[in-house]
Amino acid sequence: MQILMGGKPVVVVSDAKTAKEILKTHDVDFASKYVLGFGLSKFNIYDGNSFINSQYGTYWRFMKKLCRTQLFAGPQLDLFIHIREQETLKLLKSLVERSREGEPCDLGMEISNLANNIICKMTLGQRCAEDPNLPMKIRKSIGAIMEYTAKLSFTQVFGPLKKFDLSGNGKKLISVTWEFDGLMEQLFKEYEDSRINDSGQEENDLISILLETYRDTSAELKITRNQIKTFFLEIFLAGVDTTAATIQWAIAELINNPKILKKLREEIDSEVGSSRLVKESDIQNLPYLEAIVKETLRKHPPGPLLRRECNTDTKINKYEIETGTKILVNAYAIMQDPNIYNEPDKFIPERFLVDHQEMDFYGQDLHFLPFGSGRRACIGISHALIVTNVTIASLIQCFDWKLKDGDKYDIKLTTGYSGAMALPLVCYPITRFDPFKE
Ligand code: HEM
Repeated sequence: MQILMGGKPVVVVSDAKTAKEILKTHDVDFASKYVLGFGLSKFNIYDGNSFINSQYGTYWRFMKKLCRTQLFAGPQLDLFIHIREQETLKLLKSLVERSREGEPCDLGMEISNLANNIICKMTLGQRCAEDPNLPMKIRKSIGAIMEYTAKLSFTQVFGPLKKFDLSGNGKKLISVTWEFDGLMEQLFKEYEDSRINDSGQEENDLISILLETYRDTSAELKITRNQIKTFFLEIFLAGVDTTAATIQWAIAELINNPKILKKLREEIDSEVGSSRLVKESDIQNLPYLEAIVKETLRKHPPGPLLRRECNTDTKINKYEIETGTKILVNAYAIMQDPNIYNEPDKFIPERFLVDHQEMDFYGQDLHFLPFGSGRRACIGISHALIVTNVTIASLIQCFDWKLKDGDKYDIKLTTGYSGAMALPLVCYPITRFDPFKE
């Protein structure tokens, strides 16, 4: 199918067979990104520095290798286990208190803070310990950038008048991005000063690795300060709300499906027992939890559209595809295909234990691709899965959940293409296992 977006033709792929041609067989020919710009670039002070939106070339390959071998490699993620544990305990503690006081909580907000704090501490390490308000400062700053980008994208579809920025959102976007830039420069300076003072403490956070790479005169590629700032921004944009949304949808579906919740709790109780909190090393022994996470991502993928641009003339299914052709792979439609998934609109985790056991999270089978597939697939899969699994397991192990309004969560989506929840997930936590009790 072909549609027009911003006046330009875009090919939309909604079947797994053609998706396989693009994301697997001809992966390298389609490894560039189709950028949904709507003319936003003149309001983007970091224009041309993106990793997520970069074309398939030297910069993307360099950063992808850095992500795979260092930034998001298994040993590096292992170093952050204490951060994930601390943040999970902080969330549970606040929920136990809420339960004691009989107060409801906006669970979505709590989970977003958890996802944000973890990524913030992984990226900025020591600086977060020195300034406990830093994660919230960063979240607010990035939130403002997201808000004006969304407002601007909306007004940009109105045609020629867009260049006058009548709404003023373009100017505001530039201003909030400069504020973010100032925050970044201050952090870079603190890092550089601490290097000069040499506190003797080895830094292993992600910003240190990036700044070391920036200084490394023998590196294969000289990355710039603006590329680091943009990468940092994009890690938050790509990693926080996606992870938080997956956890929220899973909890909402479990509240709406008490039999599934009960079965998961039985699995956790039988594997972990009733005297300690579930931990990361338990996850590999919780197959029903894994099936629930898969079913959540199938039904509510936070990245429903995969963007690609053809970077060489090629042929797919007998059709000639020209260089520069823009493609959207509709992962959502593929994961709703009734020929593959029986009753696709229902939440049935068992399907991943019986019919689709072989489907992994890495997009090998093109019928299940919540993290995309091929070269441009998500770089944060391992991190996202650890946080998602442990958080869902501990929320179900420690609490019963009662919605503030009604017995069932109303599964409505916001407008736009992110598949986010329209209504806040407000509920009462009722403690069943208190991990802080002596
Ligand atoms: C449940 C959580 C997440 C989901 C469902 C998700 C999903 C996705 C999807 C669908 C894509 C596009 C893949 C493609 O086009 O083939 C993507 C790309 C990306 N994701 Fe994630 N993501 C999640 C978490 C994260 C996290 C935690 C991080 C980093 C900390 C991250 C960083 C990225 C980056 C940098 C890209 C761009 C990769 C590239 O262009 O080469 N994501 N993600």
